[in-house]
Amino acid sequence: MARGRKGKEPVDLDFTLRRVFGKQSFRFEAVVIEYLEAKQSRPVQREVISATIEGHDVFLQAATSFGKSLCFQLPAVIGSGITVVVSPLLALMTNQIDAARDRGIPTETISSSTTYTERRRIETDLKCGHPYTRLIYVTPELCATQNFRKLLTTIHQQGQLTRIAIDEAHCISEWGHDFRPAYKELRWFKQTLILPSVPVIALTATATPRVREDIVTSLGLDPRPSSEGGTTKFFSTTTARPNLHYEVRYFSESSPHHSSGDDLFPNLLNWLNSISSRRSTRLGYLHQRSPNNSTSTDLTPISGIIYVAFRSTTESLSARLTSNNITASAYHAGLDPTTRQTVQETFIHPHQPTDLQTAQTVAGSFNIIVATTAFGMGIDAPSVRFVVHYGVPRGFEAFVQESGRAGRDGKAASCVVFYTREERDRVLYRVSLDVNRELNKKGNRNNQGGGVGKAQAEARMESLQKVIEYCECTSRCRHELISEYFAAGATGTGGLEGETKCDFACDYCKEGGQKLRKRMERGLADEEAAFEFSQRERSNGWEGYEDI
Ligand SMILES: Nc1ncnc2c1ncn2[C@@H]1O[C@H](COP(=O)(O)OP(=O)(O)OP(=O)(O)O)[C@@H](O)[C@H]1O
Repeated sequence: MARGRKGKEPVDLDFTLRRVFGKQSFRFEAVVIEYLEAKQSRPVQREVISATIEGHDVFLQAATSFGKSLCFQLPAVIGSGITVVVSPLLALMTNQIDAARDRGIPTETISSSTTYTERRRIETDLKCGHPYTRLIYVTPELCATQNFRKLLTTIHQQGQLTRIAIDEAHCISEWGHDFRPAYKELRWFKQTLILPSVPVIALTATATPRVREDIVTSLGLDPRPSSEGGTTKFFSTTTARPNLHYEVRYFSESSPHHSSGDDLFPNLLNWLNSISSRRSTRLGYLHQRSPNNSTSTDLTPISGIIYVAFRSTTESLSARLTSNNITASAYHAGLDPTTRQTVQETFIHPHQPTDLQTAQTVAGSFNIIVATTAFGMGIDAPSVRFVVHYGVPRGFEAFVQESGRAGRDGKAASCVVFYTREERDRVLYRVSLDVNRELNKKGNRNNQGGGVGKAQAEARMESLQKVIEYCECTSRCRHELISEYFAAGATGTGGLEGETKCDFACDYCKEGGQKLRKRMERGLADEEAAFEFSQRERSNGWEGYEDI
């Protein structure tokens, strides 16, 4: 039993978990390291929730789909008062708000699309002294406005501001330095909402040691571990997802032995067809064995996300898939909000055949979204069976976040990168353009102005280099490479550690290093051919990244 913030009342967390959230037990993490403390094995979700309810500042780093939202949503329904959730994207908020409301938790949001009347209604409730609202979702930009700060100060003075949750906290470091400076102002909470201090919980799946330090500093949290008298409770679990199968497929756009030339589409189509026929065979077998019985997932189309670099590619690739009888929709930030919402909804809740025979007729059918990086973070679609990066991801954190959309139901799912050295060179070029632009900004030249932009730009390039290393590595388990990235080089605020369990769940562990290396050598262009190809292509002009 956890004790409530003000006191004494023990709280039955299991009861609330079952009654409000319909879950049987808390997620157990076998290997947990609290910053700079001993390795332990324990139900980390419950511990985070207890620490939160007790009023500690908390930093939680846990794998994608671990169940981090529960760590502030469950405390929000226990006791009284308001939890402010700072979230980076409207799509992500909508998803969580719908889920919370479905569970009967009074949840609101104030955003650019909130009408004046609606906003008045919400604000009146928030500052009434005994608010009905338990969760309010907002962007960092709203938190930086005088009006909202004034509102929070009033709620705080009334003793009703229970905690602040910073979801996807890595965005503080990723975006706060350049195009979303409001992220850097979140320190206001710890500086201003004092006596008593309002507890903050920061949550992320993907933070390197540098990013962790950045988050802690930016939010004004105590960086010291509890063993040194620190007041922040740090929890980190392994970032590994054992049910995800990681694989890299190698192709060449310049070598003559590839009949498809620079068009990877036939390879993608072959790969999708092979998944589809495996599913059909399995459904046929199930139907033979027991005609009236099958699990619901067997009956749904195969859901997958294909990530591409450009908005135009989302349109062209989804059109090509559709013309090959594969259901696919494009998603990017340039679509109007209603279309984006419809595409997202249809993807998360696809049409589901009700019996096995109908399912067999659509057996192996697909429910695919072809998206830029605008789609993904926080999307909780349970049965995504694959995530394909159709081209080189532009950063390692993005790769892990995006791959993390797969297999959220805990069942096996594939995360595949379609990799060519020619595309590697294009991505390197685009990111270097961004980096140079950053370096040439006033204040960043000669490392003046603190050099924050410079450090960020360099971190972006390092992150891309890590993606390339990951893709071209034929001698290490891919789960291990991912875990290592987020654990590497632990510094001041501590590190992350976790045993990576890969049960043949990556191409290296499944095929063995020798076979994988041969496959890579057969597939990729050699460096010389790739270089010449890139030179030729570049002379025709390469485009930089457009907005996501
Ligand atoms: N104790 C639990 N038992 C069963 N399911 C759970 C439990 N906790 C959370 N879940 C479910 O796990 C899924 C993922 O949770 P959530 O969206 O909070 O993940 P997350 O850690 O925020 O992931 P990401 O960083 O990828 O957004 C949700 O469908 C949620 O309902």
